[in-house]
Amino acid sequence: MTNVQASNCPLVADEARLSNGASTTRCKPLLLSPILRHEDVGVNVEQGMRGWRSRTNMRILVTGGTGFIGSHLVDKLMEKEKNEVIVADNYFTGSKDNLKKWIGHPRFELIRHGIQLCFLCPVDQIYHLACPASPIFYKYNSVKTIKTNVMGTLNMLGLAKRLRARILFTSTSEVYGDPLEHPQKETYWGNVNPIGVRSCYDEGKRMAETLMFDYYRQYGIEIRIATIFNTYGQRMNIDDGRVVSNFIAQAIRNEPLTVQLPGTQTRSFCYVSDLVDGLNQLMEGTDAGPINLGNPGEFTMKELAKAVQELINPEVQISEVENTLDDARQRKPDITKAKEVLGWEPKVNLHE
Ligand SMILES: NC(=O)c1ccc[n+]([C@@H]2O[C@H](COP(=O)([O-])OP(=O)(O)OC[C@H]3O[C@@H](n4cnc5c(N)ncnc54)[C@H](O)[C@@H]3O)[C@@H](O)[C@H]2O)c1
Ligand SMILES: O=c1ccn([C@@H]2O[C@H](COP(=O)(O)OP(=O)(O)O[C@H]3OC[C@@H](O)[C@H](O)[C@H]3O)[C@@H](O)[C@H]2O)c(=O)[nH]1
Repeated sequence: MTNVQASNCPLVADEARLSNGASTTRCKPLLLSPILRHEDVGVNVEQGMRGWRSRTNMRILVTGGTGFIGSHLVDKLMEKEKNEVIVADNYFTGSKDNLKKWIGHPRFELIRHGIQLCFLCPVDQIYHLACPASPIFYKYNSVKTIKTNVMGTLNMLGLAKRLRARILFTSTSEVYGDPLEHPQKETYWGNVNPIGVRSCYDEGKRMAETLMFDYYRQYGIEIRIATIFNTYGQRMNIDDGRVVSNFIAQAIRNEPLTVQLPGTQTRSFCYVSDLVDGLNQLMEGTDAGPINLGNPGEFTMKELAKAVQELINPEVQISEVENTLDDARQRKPDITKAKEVLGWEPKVNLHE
């Protein structure tokens, strides 16, 4: 068997093509394919892989890394000199601007890629975040949202299986649906409408969780699942549609704060720096999850509107508007498991 030549090895060739924001990788079914044996293609893949594995750096893929949470996660990962970070994103709700300080950095690469399509790139860890998160954006093209959640997660799990990489999936409190248990523990299976307008997202995420656990049971892939509750902070799109950014943008523009009826529905809001710490601790820990990551402070939407009014614009009006279908009436994480298993709890409260 001949040794692998850098230019002949699909992995290395793919890697060489990556440049900042410039190229898209294509699937190379050749490598590690169960049908073709390595000898058949004259490549000593194991030796090539050993060379790659002998690096001291940790190579980390972040899907959805130009988005709100993803870009803060990239900032945190880039702080560590041993980390190389690769972001794959189709820019649907994300923006290169969120990562502009890293573009051109020798340890950073940005690739325009929709993860519902096959993706191959040598990495040690995968933070799989890609998916529009705001209801108005995930409902906009619901079929694409399902493809992103299901096919995208399958593609990322396939990559993790080939490379024996650890993979973390960002699930959501929406998997609990309109919860009949309050606060929500990880053991709660949820109350979800499987055919509703939000199903592309909540059922998509539930299917992705199923895939994660099947790959874990069947192939021994190292998985991590974070159940994220409503998160807010810098770099949310001003027109993102989620409630915190909506109210703040409305208060600044002196437009009425649009409380959707009945206004007594509750949410628990986590600041993004806390959330990103939790994701990182989950990835580096030993528990597969799912683990709730959120701030247990619970507020009605009327209370949130009043807080924004007091803090930003005491003159602004608060108006009541129609709600959308299947809006959960209450949401609050039980974070006992995160405290016990990760030693994690949020530090920033909503008023701060
Ligand atoms: N922010 C929250 O409150 C919250 C709560 C629960 C779960 N989550 C999950 O966390 C993750 C990040 O959320 P966010 O708030 O940063 O959302 P976001 O919309 O700001 O970011 C999502 C990113 O994924 C990218 N993306 C979407 N579809 C893609 C595709 N097919 N291929 C490649 N990239 C794609 C977008 O362009 C964007 O950069 C999502 O998976 C979301 O479901 C977020
Ligand atoms: O202008 C608005 C927007 C929203 N709302 C209300 O605020 C609450 C929160 O709505 P958001 O759109 O911010 O978020 P949701 O809780 O519906 O979904 C969120 O939760 C979990 C994550 O996975 C999703 O990514 C995230 O969007 C809802 O009860 C909604 O009715 C308003 O009262 N006014």
